[in-house]
Amino acid sequence: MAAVDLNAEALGVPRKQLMESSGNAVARACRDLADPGASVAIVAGRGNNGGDALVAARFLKAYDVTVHLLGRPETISTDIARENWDALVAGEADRRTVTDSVAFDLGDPDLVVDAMLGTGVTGALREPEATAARAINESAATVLAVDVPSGLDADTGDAAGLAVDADRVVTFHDDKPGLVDLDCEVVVADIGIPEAAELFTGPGDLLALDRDAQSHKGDHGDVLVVGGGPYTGAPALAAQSALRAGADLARVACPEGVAREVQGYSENLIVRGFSGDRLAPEHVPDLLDFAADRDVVVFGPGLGDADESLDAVREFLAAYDGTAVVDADALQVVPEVETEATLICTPHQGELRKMGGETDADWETRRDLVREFAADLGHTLLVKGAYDVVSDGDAVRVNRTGNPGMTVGGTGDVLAGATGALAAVLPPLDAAAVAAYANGRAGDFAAEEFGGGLVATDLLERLPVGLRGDGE
Ligand SMILES: NC(=O)C1=CN([C@@H]2O[C@H](COP(=O)(O)OP(=O)(O)OC[C@H]3O[C@@H](n4cnc5c(N)ncnc54)[C@H](O)[C@@H]3O)[C@@H](O)[C@H]2O)[C@@H](O)CC1
Ligand SMILES: [K+]
Repeated sequence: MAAVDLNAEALGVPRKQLMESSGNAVARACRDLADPGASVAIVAGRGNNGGDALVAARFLKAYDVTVHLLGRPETISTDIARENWDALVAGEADRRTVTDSVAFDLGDPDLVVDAMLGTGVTGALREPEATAARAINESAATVLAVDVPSGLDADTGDAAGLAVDADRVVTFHDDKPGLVDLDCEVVVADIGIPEAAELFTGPGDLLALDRDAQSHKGDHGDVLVVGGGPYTGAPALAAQSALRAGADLARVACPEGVAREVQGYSENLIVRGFSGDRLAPEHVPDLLDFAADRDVVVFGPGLGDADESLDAVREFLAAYDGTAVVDADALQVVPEVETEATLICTPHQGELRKMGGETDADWETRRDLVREFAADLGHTLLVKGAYDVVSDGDAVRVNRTGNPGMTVGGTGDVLAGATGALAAVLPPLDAAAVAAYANGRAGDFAAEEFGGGLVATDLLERLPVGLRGDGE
């Protein structure tokens, strides 16, 4: 949800507007549960869950409202919640601040609004929330919970300790897994989050990196690029891109005839040559052993389409059960190979057609075609275009960053390498969506300086900025 929120904000629907809609939904539920003139006790926490109920108070002027803020106003944790506390100064509600548990007196209200904690809860309720939850559960009042009954984990439905027993929950935007087994009424309120905030990639998608990268602390990925042969720049671009997208190690397996050339592009690469001048089936056993100790393999940059190289890709994928990004000439092999591997295919629309997929100039048509083809293939597709379309056969994301200057050769290799690095720390769909977003942003930053004259290497040092939300 945090990612969707941030994307909604980037689309011009700021969180404060979402909070206003949430608060309105809470007020509607109050009017449904209690008659005008009834006494309503709003028990508000210091986060946005509390903020929602502070908004609701402005829509309950016909009621006798008392707001219990659990903490001093200056400890309210977000601006939008604090502004809604400050907006209540003219007396719509009797405002009380509860600085310690013994001071908490719920009174005997007809209706309690539980707005202590929502999706931001961590662990068992601390004080004064725990005392307040006990008082709420012991009261004779009807209890309306905002978004999630306080104390409950929205994802799992578990409570680390005490949780509020609600008669009704009004939850926002879509139901939450942790609410499905609740034996009370759960109402999902639409709060006006634009569909676009979920469909289009945006700065919110970069939040996944903070969370996941931390959980893989010290293991940001060991990426192996298998390519080269006719071309040497492509595998070097992909490997350098993997490093710029956060991989700890980037290795290149290429024909020994070009190994020194590939190494020559950057001392940051670990280059390993195989015999001959192109990938062939005889290299596959050793490659499988080597790939087994890597996190992700990026297949294809500069590989060429010689039959023996495509046979080698076929044999490798048939035996590989790790994660691989498949790009360029290697793509045509994918539809005919049964594999246990988790693949992220990164075709442009011509390569998609060559794989047997269909495409269309209209991105909304393309969205459905790509989802269907990804489902048929059983792999994640990142179909490049003015709008990149990403799908795992179920969900679809569309990326709108990037510009026509990026048709220059090599940007696809940069994208493949970045996708490889991100696939080491994110699930395939997210890795592809974030890679498309960051690659396009890097290209947009490059176009600011070089216009249509940008070249693929310009994207490399701009990828890290493309991966940082603050890179606006
Ligand atoms: N798209 C969305 O998801 C939207 C969410 N909104 C609201 O925002 C809420 C999430 O807000 P926040 O992220 O600020 O988090 P919460 O308001 O759920 O809780 C965060 C606050 O509770 C405290 N806290 C956390 N665990 C605690 C514990 N065990 N005992 C005592 N205090 C504890 C934290 O210190 C923090 O001050 C949602 O539940 C929803 O009500 C709405 O404003 C509208 C948009
Ligand atoms: K709540």
